[in-house]
Amino acid sequence: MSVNIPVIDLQAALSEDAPEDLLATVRAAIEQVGIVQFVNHGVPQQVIDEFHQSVGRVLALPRAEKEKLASPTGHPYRGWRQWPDDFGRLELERINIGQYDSAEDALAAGLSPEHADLFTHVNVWPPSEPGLREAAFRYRDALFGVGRRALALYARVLGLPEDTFPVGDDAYTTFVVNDYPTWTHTGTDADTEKLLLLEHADGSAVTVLHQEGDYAGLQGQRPDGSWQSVPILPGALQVFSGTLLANWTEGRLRPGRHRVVSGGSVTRRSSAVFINPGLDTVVEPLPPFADPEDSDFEPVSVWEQASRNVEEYLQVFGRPDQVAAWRDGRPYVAELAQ
Ligand SMILES: O=C(O)CCC(=O)C(=O)O
Ligand SMILES: [Fe+2]
Repeated sequence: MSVNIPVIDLQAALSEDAPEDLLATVRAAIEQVGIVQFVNHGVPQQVIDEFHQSVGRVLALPRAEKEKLASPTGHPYRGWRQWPDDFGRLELERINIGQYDSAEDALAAGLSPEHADLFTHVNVWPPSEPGLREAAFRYRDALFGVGRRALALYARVLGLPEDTFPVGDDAYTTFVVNDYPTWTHTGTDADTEKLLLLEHADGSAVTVLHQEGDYAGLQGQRPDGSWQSVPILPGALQVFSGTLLANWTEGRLRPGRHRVVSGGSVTRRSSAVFINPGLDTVVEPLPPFADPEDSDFEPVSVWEQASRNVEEYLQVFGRPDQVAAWRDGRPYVAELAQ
């Protein structure tokens, strides 16, 4: 069977009389590619649109205004940030939103003081867009619900109880908006071959993504290594399996490897909610999948992964002035070439 990234009606697939061939299509996709597009997923279009319109107004602000939305402590996963390439050309602009606005909010939500410390790096909300916070959290929560239903479906297509993958109300989530610029610089023969986001698999259990724009810049990798574009279907949500899901299933479910290529003269936006089990969880192969004699998977502590990710990111990608800003706990705004 040729493997594709299928478009699946989530409600139909979760219904009691879901056709076997629909379930088989999901099973093939998650075993071989790790990416599924869902329609009829239950998230009202209005929730999606209100969030995108609001965040779109923020991204359209003058750069001098957006600079004020950089993380006050230089945290790479909070607030507004631009990513230049090695030549100072803008590749990606991001708005990162933490699960809680502050350590106080995290404590109030029941996190331990140690875990709440992650949120001493506060969220930054633009004063000119007072509705963004509520629209963003409503949208994030709706996408989280889709991620949980996708996990229930994945368990079902494997013949297992729907609560097999333990992502509960204590889940740890992160949330990002990616805005990709046009890419019309000379020097590459094909603009569309400029990679704006390098090939990777997410470190989550699952990631729920939404893409806006006119070109299919997102690509998923097939088992033979080739790349397939993920077409933009208005209103659809994409679910990527992450490395934690691969670990839980002892590799039976493949993490969805993906990347983003430029559309040349067209901008593109995506938003992603990364879903992990609770910070107390240690992820290791679950009994239905585990091979205790010979496991290829080391246990992963969600807390260690979450608390190390800034250092690990900066070690690989950090620019010297960015690392310095983080060490000093002050905002970082990347220099762009003129
Ligand atoms: O922009 C996209 O479609 C993908 C974004 C992504 O892979 C990520 O933020 O991890
Ligand atoms: Fe990703």
